[in-house]
Formats: sequence, C-alpha cells, structure tokens
Amino acid sequence: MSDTAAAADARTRLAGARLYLCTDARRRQGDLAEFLDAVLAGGVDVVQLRDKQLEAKEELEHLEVFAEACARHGKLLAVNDRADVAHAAGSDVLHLGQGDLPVPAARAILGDGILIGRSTHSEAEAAAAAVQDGVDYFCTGPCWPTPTKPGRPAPGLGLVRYAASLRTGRPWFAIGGIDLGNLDQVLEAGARRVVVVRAITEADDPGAAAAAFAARLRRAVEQDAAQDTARDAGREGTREAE
Ligand SMILES: Cc1ncc(COP(=O)(O)OP(=O)(O)O)c(N)n1
Ligand SMILES: Cc1ncsc1CCOP(=O)(O)O
Ligand SMILES: [Mg+2]
Repeated sequence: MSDTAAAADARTRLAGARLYLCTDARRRQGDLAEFLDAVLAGGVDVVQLRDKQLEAKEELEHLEVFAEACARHGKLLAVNDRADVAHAAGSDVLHLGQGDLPVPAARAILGDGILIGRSTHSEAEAAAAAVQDGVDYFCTGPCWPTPTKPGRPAPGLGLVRYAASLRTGRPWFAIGGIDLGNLDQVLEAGARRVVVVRAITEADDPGAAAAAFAARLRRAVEQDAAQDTARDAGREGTREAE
C-alpha cells in the first residue's frame, strides 16, 4: 500500500474510532503485549505510547511491541510528540500538543502518509484545530484536573460543549480525568469519542474496563442514530401530511 493509501485507510478507521488509550510501557502486572492484547480486544481503537521518560531508542523498542499488537487487532498506533520516532516506528498517528512541533513543520518532515492529532485547551484552539490544514483529529481538555498531566488547568466540560457546538466533521475526543463513573457527563456534554489513561491503565482488569468504555460509547452512538432516524421519519410524515 502506498503511504497515501495507508493514510486514507487509517483516516477511515479513525472516523470509526471511539476509544483512545494513552499509556506508558511500564506495567504493574503482566507483560506489555498481554496488556495491549487485552485492551485492544476490549475495544480500544487507538493506542498511543506516551512516556516522557523514554529516550528515542527505548521508545522505538517499545513501539515494536505496540505496533505488533495494533497490527494483530487492526487498530491504530499513535506516537506522542516526536515526528522522527513516529516515522521510524511506521506509526499511523502523531499526536502534537500546543507546545510541540507546529503541524506544518511535522507535515514537512512526515508528508501526508500519517495522521496528525492536536491537543486543544480553549475555544480558540478547538475552533482552529477543527479547520486547520493537516490536522486529522483534535482533543479537548482536560475535562477534570488530572495527575497524569500535572499543572494543566482544566477548561472542563464547557469546552466539550463548545467542541460539540462546532458540529465539525473532523473527529474530536474529550480527554482528562475521564472514568467510567463520569463518562455519562462527558457524553451529555456532547463528546462521542474519549481519550483515557488511568481509567484503563490502573484498572484491576484493563480489558474489562476498555470493554465497558467501548460499550457505553457504542450505545451513545446507536442512540444518536435512532434519534436521527426518528427525526427524519417525523419530517417525512409532516411532508406527506402537507
Ligand atoms: C490523544 C492525546 N490527546 C492529548 C494529549 C496531550 O498532548 P500534550 O498537550 O502535548 O501533552 P503531552 O501528552 O505531550 O504531555 C496526548 N498526548 N494525546
Ligand atoms: C495527556 C493529557 N492531556 C490532557 S489531560 C491528559 C491526561 C489524561 O489522563 P487521565 O485519563 O489519567 O486523566
Ligand atoms: Mg505533547
């Protein structure tokens, strides 16, 4: 497959993605491949290796395990921050924050053969990411303050509501402090895609946690579709009565 065809395929899979996991490569129990197989089988659609302590060489070594697991399950692999590592690892996705490499610079290095995601923390950043060339998806958050990103103020669910109001066709995810106990609040605010770290990596049964997230997200999407169908049928009925 050419780079462009691979990116088009990855973009299609991203459009259907609901659950995005960021994780380091350290495990409390079991080994990394076993953990990745469990969460991917559970319903994680995108896995990002996010570990600020790794040197590039170590990161690449861990990414081999991530890439094999993603390939086994047909899911997307993401690299955080580093365009060189993303390229060397053959990653599907590079995720860039506001302080990371600017998107055009990453595109100049990587070309079009990879998806690029962007973090946003304000309405202006979300509105820009929803239309900016070269961005394939964006994230809004943190929804709640989180020890996983210390010192990052939380714009909260207001930013999720704002992102939903943009009605962009570009995929976007809510992030930060999301767990199974507050997921409904995130869905009520309008998100249909979420990124989580601790809610899966620190779960007693990460595969079961992933499955519970995936099931709740799927239900929300199915409810949307049912509402759309009912609304369309209502419109049709009104037209026939006219
Ligand atoms: C999917 C996803 N969303 C947001 C982030 C955060 O990126 P950034 O703001 O650059 O912070 P760091 O993760 O680099 O500390 C992410 N990594 N992934
Ligand atoms: C990387 C990042 N960027 C904004 S919040 C966050 C971490 C989210 O982690 P958790 O799901 O454990 O709160
Ligand atoms: Mg970053």
